Amino acid sequence: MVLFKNQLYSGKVVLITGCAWGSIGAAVALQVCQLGAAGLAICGRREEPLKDAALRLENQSKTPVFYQSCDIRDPDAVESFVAAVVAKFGRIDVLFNNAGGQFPVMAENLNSKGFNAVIRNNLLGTWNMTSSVARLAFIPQFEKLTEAEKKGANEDDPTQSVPCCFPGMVHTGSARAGVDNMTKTLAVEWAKYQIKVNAVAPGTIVSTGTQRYPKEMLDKSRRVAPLQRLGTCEEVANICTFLGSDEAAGFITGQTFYMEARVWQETSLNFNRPSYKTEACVCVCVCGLNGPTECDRSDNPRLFFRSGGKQHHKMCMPKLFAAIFFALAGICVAGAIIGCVVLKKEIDSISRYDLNGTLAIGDYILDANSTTSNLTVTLRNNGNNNNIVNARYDSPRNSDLRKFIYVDMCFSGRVFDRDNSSIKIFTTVTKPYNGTIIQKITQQYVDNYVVNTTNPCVQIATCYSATTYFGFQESNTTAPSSFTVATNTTESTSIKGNIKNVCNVGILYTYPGIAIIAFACVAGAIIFLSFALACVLIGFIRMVMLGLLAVLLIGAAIAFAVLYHKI
Ligand SMILES: CCCCC/C=C/C(=O)SCCNC(=O)CCNC(=O)[C@H](O)C(C)(C)COP(=O)(O)OP(=O)(O)OC[C@H]1O[C@@H](n2cnc3c(N)ncnc32)[C@H](O)[C@@H]1OP(=O)(O)O
Ligand SMILES: NC(=O)C1=CN([C@@H]2O[C@H](COP(=O)(O)OP(=O)(O)OC[C@H]3O[C@@H](n4cnc5c(N)ncnc54)[C@H](OP(=O)(O)O)[C@@H]3O)[C@@H](O)[C@H]2O)C=CC1
Repeated sequence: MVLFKNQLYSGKVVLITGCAWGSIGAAVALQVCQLGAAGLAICGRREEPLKDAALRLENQSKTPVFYQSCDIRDPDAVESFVAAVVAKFGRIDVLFNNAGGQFPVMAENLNSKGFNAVIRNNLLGTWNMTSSVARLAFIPQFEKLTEAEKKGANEDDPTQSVPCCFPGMVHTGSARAGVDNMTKTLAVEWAKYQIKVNAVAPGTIVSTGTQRYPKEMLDKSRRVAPLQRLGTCEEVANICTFLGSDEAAGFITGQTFYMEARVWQETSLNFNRPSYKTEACVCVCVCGLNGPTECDRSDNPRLFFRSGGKQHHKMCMPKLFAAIFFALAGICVAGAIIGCVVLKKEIDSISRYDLNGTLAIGDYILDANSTTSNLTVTLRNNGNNNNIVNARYDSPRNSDLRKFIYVDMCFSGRVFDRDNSSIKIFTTVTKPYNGTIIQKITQQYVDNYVVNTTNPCVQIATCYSATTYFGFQESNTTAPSSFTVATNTTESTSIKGNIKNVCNVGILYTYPGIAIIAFACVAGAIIFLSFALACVLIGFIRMVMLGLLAVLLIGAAIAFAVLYHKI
């Protein structure tokens, strides 16, 4: 649709702030470029969207586009951007202060930093750009005009109120009221330089900006709009293009054009919806991790809507973390329950299997009357009146025992002097099977144990113990058999059965892996639950600080204890 005269912007250099594709700024840019602008300069905080917009604009028009990343809140950045534009195109004819934005927030939830941020963006940013462009381009260009070309100045100084309000966004309402007044004031002050200053106050416009607002807000905006619809970027661009043109709007200055006669009976924010804050939490925290810039790029309007503020983080991080900690605690509780159930099942099955349901500290594991165990003892004289004991124990029980029992298996040997019928030599030989799963134990040996007696009898016993080894129980050991060993020959004998219980069962930690996991889960549940409660009660940062303090104190206590112990 041709709305404006061809080449309306011919020869004009136009500067538009905020120009990501899909924004109002980009719509204005496209119009002025297609209307023959001699040059276009655009800026924004992020370079990528600018580059994209510049490419598209150059593809759709013949206007050269200059872009530079520049935050309008930073006066130095603005100054250097404007200087760069003047250096590039030699002049600036039209400035569209389009960059801006805010975040929806109820006044009572808005702190002064947030207010300030939006005022800086919309009011101060607008002033920074306006002032720089006026000083570096408009006024010097005016000064170069001939006297005939210069026309008189208007010294009037009208003060006006702002006829509209902005419920739910008091910061931006105030800023834009400031812009409104800035518009009028500068229109008057700078008329002497032939600078015309006008403002456009759009209603709710479908743009990249409002895409990030919650749908409910936009729906409400649509409902309260007299025309029952949202505006388009092109509609805003139309009035901007009109106002920016000397030819079309040469006699208009100091005006703010309201593009929607909104009546604020119902607002786009719902004042009775406290869940607003709660909803914010999940999203903001996600955004907060990547920072506002990431959120700007997000396709998720909610994500962006909630993005950007550290205040948000303060408000929401504890809740998010509390939720995470509660979830972790829940997982731990589930783990602990499963671990305990498995553990109990295993213990029960061991008890039943091995000890007819009774298993306690002090019980013995081996059957006293086993007739199937094989104990083979070989005594061999080494020719020096010393006997060498070789013993081998094969127990079918070994393979029967449940694999989750960690045991140390040991052999014990003691040698009696038969002549004296008293213990001449007493010794215990152990070959612990440390940490090995008993299922794999099928044999144990005592090899080449030198017995220093000429007429020995041998008592060999096996024992199992749980990981906690409670020692050899002499009193329960009965010599299964005794041998007389000829001094010069090698004898061997085999004893079946009659192996007495020789070893206490310690605390039978069956399946220690499960036990450890169950224990860790219980501990985790307690810790995470405490974290979650701490988050809710004292906030995340304070909780982390308290945690660090606790770690420091515990570390100091341990260090002190270690030092004290050493001294
Ligand atoms: C249907 C509704 C009709 C809507 C009509 C209007 C539509 C539009 O205007 S569309 C344009 C939309 N585009 C934007 O809004 C632009 C994007 N916004 C921003 O870039 C930022 O929000 C900002 C520039 C306005 C502020 O950013 P910045 O100065 O970087 O702010 P900080 O992150 O440093 O925060 C400073 C301070 O501000 C408070 N705050 C910031 N964001 C939020 C938030 N999302 N919620 C609550 N409070 C926020 C906060 O107090 C921050 O201080 P700290 O607490 O220390 O962080
Ligand atoms: N859409 C609507 O319904 C309405 C919009 N408006 C105003 O109209 C203008 C354009 O709106 P719209 O196109 O929807 O918004 P968008 O958010 O889509 O675009 C805003 C543009 O401004 C840039 N910008 C924002 N802050 C700064 C800054 N501090 N310095 C430099 N550039 C900045 C952004 O780029 P970057 O993020 O890369 O900096 C972006 O390109 C805004 O000022 C908006 O507040 C007013 C009323 C209604």
